[in-house]
Amino acid sequence: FVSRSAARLSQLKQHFYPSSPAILHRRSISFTPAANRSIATMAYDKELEVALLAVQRATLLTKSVFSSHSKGTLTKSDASPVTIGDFGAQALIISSIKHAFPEDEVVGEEDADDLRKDASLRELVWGLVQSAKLEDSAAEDKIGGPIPSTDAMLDALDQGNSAGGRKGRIWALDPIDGTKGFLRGGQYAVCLALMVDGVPTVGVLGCPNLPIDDKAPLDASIGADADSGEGKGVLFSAVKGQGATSRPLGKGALQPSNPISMKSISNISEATFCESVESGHSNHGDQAAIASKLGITKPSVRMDSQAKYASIARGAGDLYLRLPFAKKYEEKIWDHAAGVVIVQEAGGEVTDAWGKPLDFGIGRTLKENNGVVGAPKALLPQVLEVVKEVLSAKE
Ligand SMILES: Nc1ncnc2c1ncn2[C@@H]1O[C@H](COP(=O)(O)OS(=O)(=O)O)[C@@H](OP(=O)(O)O)[C@H]1O
Ligand SMILES: [Mg+2]
Ligand SMILES: [Mg+2]
Ligand SMILES: [Mg+2]
Repeated sequence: FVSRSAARLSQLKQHFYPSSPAILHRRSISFTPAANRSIATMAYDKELEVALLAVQRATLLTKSVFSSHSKGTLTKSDASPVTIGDFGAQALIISSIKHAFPEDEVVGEEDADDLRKDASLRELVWGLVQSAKLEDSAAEDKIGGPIPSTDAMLDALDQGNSAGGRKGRIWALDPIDGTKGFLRGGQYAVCLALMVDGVPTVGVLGCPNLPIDDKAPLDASIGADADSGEGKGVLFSAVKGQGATSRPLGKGALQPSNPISMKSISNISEATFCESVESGHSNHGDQAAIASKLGITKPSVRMDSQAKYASIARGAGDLYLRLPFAKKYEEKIWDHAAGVVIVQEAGGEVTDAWGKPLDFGIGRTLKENNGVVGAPKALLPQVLEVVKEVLSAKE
């Protein structure tokens, strides 16, 4: 039977392409439809679309919380704030992921414990979740439409409980990164990344308070009182091997995207570096010492959240410095995964303060790393040399 089929195939080829062997070879590709399919569809295109729409819908929810009277703020056991915006955004995004990819796991920052205990808080979040809807029904359908009930909302929130790991597909989700920035009207980001075998592979950041214009200069006012008015609101994204993009944050179907890349600076002394607003989250003193050793004279740009990664990826800033205070603080994977793949795909690299690659495959935290440094690929060795000098001098 096999040799008969082979003979029949050869007859067919002869019939359709009797003359040139070159043409025969080229056209024979059409006998392998699987190969053609992989040319037509890019890897992870469904994951990217679902992540973009899910982050867009959740970002709209957070904006609605910001403009409402009460943000339902609670203080968590580590003394950090969480709001009804964080809970609502996490529930919506996990329900979108589980609709499209039911087998995938999620490492999410929040859980439903507080909402299960407090009926009025639960009702507030449920109201938000119900009214967060994309204005395009096809887009809304792709992320599963509305969450059907409060129980489904609580279950979705609790499905962010993956332990993480090095095998398979795991999403890292920070429903509001920079909650303090969110509360004070500064920068914050809705952050989602798909990790495949422990490697951030698809990343999306929703930054409602960053300027749409990739060329807009970064100034000190970016971190404070960045009202979400006209000309603001961006979705950044990247897929490993496919580059990074930005697009305006819309309310329905996805807007067209633009490619982004890091700025090429020839001399490190011209760099602008971005750091946290909160002085408890990174060591402003060490960062100033590093900048000065690099000959940097421009003041740092302080802003909350992964908006810093987005800003260096689009060339508005150049360096991300997050020097640790204490070796014992373990950075959370959801605070970095999306930003890291976006920076890498824009021509940058991110390591820890000692130059070690960030290891996203060992659980919910980057426990084998200490501090974070991001820079254009060509400049990273020079930056790391100075970072190590400053850190070693303290040991
Ligand atoms: N001690 C310490 N060291 C380092 N990082 C910490 C620390 N405490 C908290 N966090 C995490 O910081 C996240 C906020 O992001 P940034 O630090 O980049 O922004 S900023 O400090 O608010 O300016 C913040 O994320 P969200 O909780 O999502 O806002 C925290 O996960
Ligand atoms: Mg938090
Ligand atoms: Mg965070
Ligand atoms: Mg958060």
